[in-house]
Amino acid sequence: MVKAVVLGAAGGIGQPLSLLLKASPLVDELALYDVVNSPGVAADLSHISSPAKVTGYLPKDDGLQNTLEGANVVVIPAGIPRKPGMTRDDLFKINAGIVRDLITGVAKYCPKAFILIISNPVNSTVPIAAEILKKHNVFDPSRLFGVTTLDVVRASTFVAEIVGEKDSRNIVVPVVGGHSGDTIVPLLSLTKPSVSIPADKHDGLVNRIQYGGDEVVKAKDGAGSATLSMAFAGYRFAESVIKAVRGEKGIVEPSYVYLPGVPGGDEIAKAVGVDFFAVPVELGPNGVAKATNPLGSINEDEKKLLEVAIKGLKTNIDKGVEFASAEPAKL
Ligand SMILES: NC(=O)c1ccc[n+]([C@@H]2O[C@H](COP(=O)([O-])OP(=O)(O)OC[C@H]3O[C@@H](n4cnc5c(N)ncnc54)[C@H](O)[C@@H]3O)[C@@H](O)[C@H]2O)c1
Ligand SMILES: O=C(O)C[C@H](O)C(=O)O
Repeated sequence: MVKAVVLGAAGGIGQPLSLLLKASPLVDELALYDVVNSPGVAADLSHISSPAKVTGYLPKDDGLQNTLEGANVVVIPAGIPRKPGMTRDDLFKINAGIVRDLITGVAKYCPKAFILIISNPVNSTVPIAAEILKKHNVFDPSRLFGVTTLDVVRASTFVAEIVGEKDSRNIVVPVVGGHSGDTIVPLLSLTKPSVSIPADKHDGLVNRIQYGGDEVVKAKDGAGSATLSMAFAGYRFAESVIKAVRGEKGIVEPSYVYLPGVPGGDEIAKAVGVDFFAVPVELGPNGVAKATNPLGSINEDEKKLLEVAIKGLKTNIDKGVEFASAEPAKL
């Protein structure tokens, strides 16, 4: 029995992500929560002929509690998106409090659920979530994930375009670090199968992977950021978590996790000098089965990218931790 929840379900990501979850035969129950329109989205989806029973809640009448009770997987795309000229860090002011309050609900009503955080700035919202869960004595690092799948999806797509591979799913590029600009570190030298990127295209490709989000923000021209590609990526990650819980072996997805608390993560945390960091993670029935370390064989260019990323990450992580330590949750 799998109960999946989407918090922020009426939004640009929330709606298509809820559609994909409703269409999945792996989901038995789907609960949608938002401050607006979630009952409408739920009514619409409920006409689809697939197994999941769909419900939609608003904050009134204990909506968050009713949404979260019994949940196994909670996906969180709640919060405001960027407009042109903004960084993801500019979203902190509003989204930090939203994530804090929603995670407080998770801590109270479904503390064992797998938590998938999409809300930006992911580099800071995941540390906020960890701190709130710690405050409630329910933090299990193997169950808290910052969703960085879109960076990996973009890397596959952009590399495939350059090397002329028709199906970008055949190209796997490890992307490590965080989820914003130069904290995103694509390890092109470790692409599988190995690819040869023409020298004159290399730096542009790295930049496009790091700033792919800005490309969409600019194209949408004030109407938000990536939603459909994010719903695809968020669903891919949620599906992988659910498949691993159901016993499927060998599933590896990148994710931004609390390294010192997950198997295999301590050594990587020591090497990079930050506690929250995205690496390819092997998933199992209890979440992270093993964090894998791709950093041993990276080239000099990638080492330089990594140095820059770690600097930015430190600031973003500290900001999140400080916020969560200072602010009482509102529930
Ligand atoms: N991790 C990633 O790779 C990635 C990719 C794309 C977007 N994002 C982020 O995802 C977030 C959502 O983006 P979007 O385009 O869907 O935005 P959106 O504005 O279209 O949707 C956000 C939804 O959150 C809801 N919401 C606001 N406060 C809430 C609360 N307290 N409880 C429940 N719901 C609440 C809003 O009502 C809205 O429906 C943004 O922060 C964006 O930056 C992350
Ligand atoms: O760019 C954004 O603000 C949204 C998201 O993080 C993305 O990478 O598309």
